Amino acid sequence: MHFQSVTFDLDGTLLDTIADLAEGCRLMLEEVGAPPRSQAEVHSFVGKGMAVLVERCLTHAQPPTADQLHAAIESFKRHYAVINGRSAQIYPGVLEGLQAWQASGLKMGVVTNKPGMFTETLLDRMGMTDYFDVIVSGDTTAHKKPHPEPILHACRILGVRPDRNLHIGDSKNDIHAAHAAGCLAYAVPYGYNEGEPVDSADCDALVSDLLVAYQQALTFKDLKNK
Ligand SMILES: O=C(O)COP(=O)(O)O
Repeated sequence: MHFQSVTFDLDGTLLDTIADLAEGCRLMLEEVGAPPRSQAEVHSFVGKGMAVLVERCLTHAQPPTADQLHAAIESFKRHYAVINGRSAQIYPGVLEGLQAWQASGLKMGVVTNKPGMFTETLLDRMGMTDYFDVIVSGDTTAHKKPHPEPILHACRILGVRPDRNLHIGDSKNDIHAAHAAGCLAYAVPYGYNEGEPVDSADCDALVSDLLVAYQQALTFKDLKNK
């Protein structure tokens, strides 16, 4: 196979975490005395990390002040640390896909905008940590996706050239980060995309699940290097 490694987005690609995120937001908003948000609203707010999620929850006519935002982030962290993983579900095809990638000898990583304090606990609680050779969280590098730095950091740790890494995610944050890093990008249609669904024109392949992604990657031919 052309690829030597594959990196995965976490929320919305490997795991359906929306119920826990929405519950963390609900408890945070209640604690700081702000109006509630529906799960559908929280769904559209996920993608650029915890601070942006909290800020979007608090923003109505005006954004929160720096002090309000700080207090809300601290509240979210406290509540979500308890809830994280409680209702999370592994999407269909994920375990089958991970097993197929693993059996073919590829290195595997997670590149997520979720803070590290939540990523590792979540993967542990879901029994998935051992699949991955590297985990890059939203606070591992200075920049988050859609900046290429987190994916490039994963490639460096894996010892793989970016053009031999395939990144798979659910949003334009993933696709833009992957392409800016020089990787190929496949997208799944089922996750969280900030209200901007990805289509096949945005990415190198739109795949219904991670097992289909594996099958698609087997057929990939790098025409540039022929
Ligand atoms: O924390 C987020 O906003 C999204 O995390 P993700 O990069 O795993 O989708």
